[in-house]
Amino acid sequence: MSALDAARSDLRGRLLADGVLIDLGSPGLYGRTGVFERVYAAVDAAAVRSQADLDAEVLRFPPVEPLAAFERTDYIASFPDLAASISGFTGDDRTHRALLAARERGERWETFLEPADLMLTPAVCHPVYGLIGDTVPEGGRAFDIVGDSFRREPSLDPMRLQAFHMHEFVHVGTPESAKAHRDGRIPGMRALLESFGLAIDVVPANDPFFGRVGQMLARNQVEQSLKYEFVTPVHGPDHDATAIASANLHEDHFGTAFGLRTTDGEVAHSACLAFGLERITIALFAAHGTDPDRWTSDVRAALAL
Ligand SMILES: Nc1ncnc2c1ncn2[C@@H]1O[C@H](COP(=O)(O)OP(=O)(O)OP(=O)(O)O)[C@@H](O)[C@H]1O
Ligand SMILES: [Zn+2]
Repeated sequence: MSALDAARSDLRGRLLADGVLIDLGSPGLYGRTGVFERVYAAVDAAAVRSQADLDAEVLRFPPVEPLAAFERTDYIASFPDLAASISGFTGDDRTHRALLAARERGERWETFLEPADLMLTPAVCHPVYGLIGDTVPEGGRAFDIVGDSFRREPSLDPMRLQAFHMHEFVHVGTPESAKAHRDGRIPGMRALLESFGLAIDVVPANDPFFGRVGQMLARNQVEQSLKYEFVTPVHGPDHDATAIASANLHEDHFGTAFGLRTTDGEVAHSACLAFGLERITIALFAAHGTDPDRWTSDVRAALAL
């Protein structure tokens, strides 16, 4: 086992042993206990307070999205390995009997299910772009969106979950207003995370685009400084720090895909600030221990705990 894997396994072991998380028997899927929820709720509330001046429109969506909406984001072109779809049983009695016989033989029975035209939502802002209409008003629109994200990346690193939540503050507007949303809020996000007693670096980053073409997209994203991550050394100073939040400029990606225009007829641009709620919560347990009552008064005050 590499030193990094040992550090991951050590943190996971501590969170399970101290009753913060519950192992559900599949990598990256956990039950959560009261102490986890207490910190998680405090993190989310602090994130919301920090963006209150945005006066963002609050929207909430289910954890699944219609296939047609998913298609427009082009997610499957860039992240086929992370995507996941819902299937359901549509067969008759005979097919059901065949399914049960396969199950009896210890074979996979999910192959008897059919795609249900539903995808698990990988990024919580996806459903919003289809709801905006053709034209974004002067000044743009801001949205406050929190919800479930699913990414098929099983791991024993407790920072890498398959089902998690991000709280996003999205802006859709002109190229200038989208960039201002992203850049203008980075210092405040950093200060908030530092007020939690976490060591934070803000670094240019790329998404994990799939395949050879993906490597080019990733390079382009870094070179053009489209994505910044707020990273913290959760597994110790010897290992790469982990992203607990991000600030992304999508430029015209969603504007083009969803046909969004500004009042002057240009393609709208968008930007997202994303707080990774489980990751921030777990980074707090890693940095300060698993008993929040023993955290310093500064940290508890910043979280209103
Ligand atoms: N596997 C995971 N487990 C737990 N948290 C995660 C995982 N993947 C991402 N996150 C958290 O969600 C945050 C946002 O994810 P990411 O930067 O990929 O945003 P995004 O949704 O792709 O961005 P955008 O909405 O701008 O397209 C990350 O900074 C991280 O904190
Ligand atoms: Zn987003």
